[in-house]
Amino acid sequence: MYPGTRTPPVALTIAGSDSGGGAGIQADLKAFAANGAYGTSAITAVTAQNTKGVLAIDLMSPLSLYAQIDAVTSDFFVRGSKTGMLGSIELLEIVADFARRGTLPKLIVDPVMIATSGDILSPQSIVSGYREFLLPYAYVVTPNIPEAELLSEIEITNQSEMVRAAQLIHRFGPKYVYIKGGHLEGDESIDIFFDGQNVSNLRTNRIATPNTHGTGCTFSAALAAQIACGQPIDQAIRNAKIYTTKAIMGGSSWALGSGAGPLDHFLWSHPDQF
Ligand SMILES: Nc1ncnc2c1ncn2[C@@H]1O[C@H](COP(=O)(O)OP(=O)(O)OP(=O)(O)O)[C@@H](O)[C@H]1O
Ligand SMILES: Cc1ncc(COP(=O)(O)O)c(N)n1
Repeated sequence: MYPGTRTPPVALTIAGSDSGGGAGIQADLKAFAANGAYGTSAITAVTAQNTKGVLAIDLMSPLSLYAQIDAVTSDFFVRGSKTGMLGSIELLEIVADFARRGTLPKLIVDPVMIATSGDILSPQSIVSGYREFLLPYAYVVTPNIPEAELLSEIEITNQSEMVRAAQLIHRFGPKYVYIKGGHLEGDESIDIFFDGQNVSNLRTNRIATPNTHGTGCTFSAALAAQIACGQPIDQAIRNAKIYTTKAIMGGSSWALGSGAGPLDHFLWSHPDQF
């Protein structure tokens, strides 16, 4: 948690709005705050969404996205940044342009393509855009299993295939690859971290709950905030994984909406641990 007396570090999220508040910009800003960073945002798309699915998507114009990122980065000292839903190759290229110019430090790329509900958030053609334009400037790329399959072009059914995919994705240029294992089956939820040489895994017991809407957004935002706060990468990934697990646990018995509910971002269910 941020100690409170000094100016907080600034984090920026470039992502879509989720009207249900569980994923996207809304999850990111909550995770930033809970992890001690002052949150700023650039909105790529406005989605009409709830716990059951995505009902409508309205993409922002490239000019609007450019102006939002420019407004934030020309005034604030951004210490950590992340991307979520980008929605189109045109919007991805705007972000890549800022990244290429070094304006998005320690950029976490969460290559959001399909929502938990199965709804498509970015066309599949965006995969080549990630590979070619954005991953070369990523500090960490954080795909889930289906996204890692698309980026690596291999099928992933177990941990050794996760490692192989991480190695293949690393070739596109990110400094680190973190594959989230929430979509694999088993008693544990195991993520893989590849630093270009060594592989480590981060494991927690799998929490039995339907409320997993926004887990990936929450993890990548927590990671961006941890990095903005100055944590070295090894500590930042551990803190983000622990925070996300607590947030899933906290929201596991909540009944917000009738579908996949959101997480307990401020750990209200664990007052003693926060
Ligand atoms: N049921 C669960 N119990 C414990 N940890 C989980 C569970 N589901 C996901 N996680 C963890 O949450 C993080 C996000 O993983 P996940 O694979 O769900 O990402 P994602 O698919 O991008 O999320 P999203 O639901 O936002 O699309 C990872 O650290 C993963 O291990
Ligand atoms: C705007 C936006 N961004 C990201 C997600 C992914 O989150 P999830 O896979 O949990 O639905 C989403 N549903 N909506």
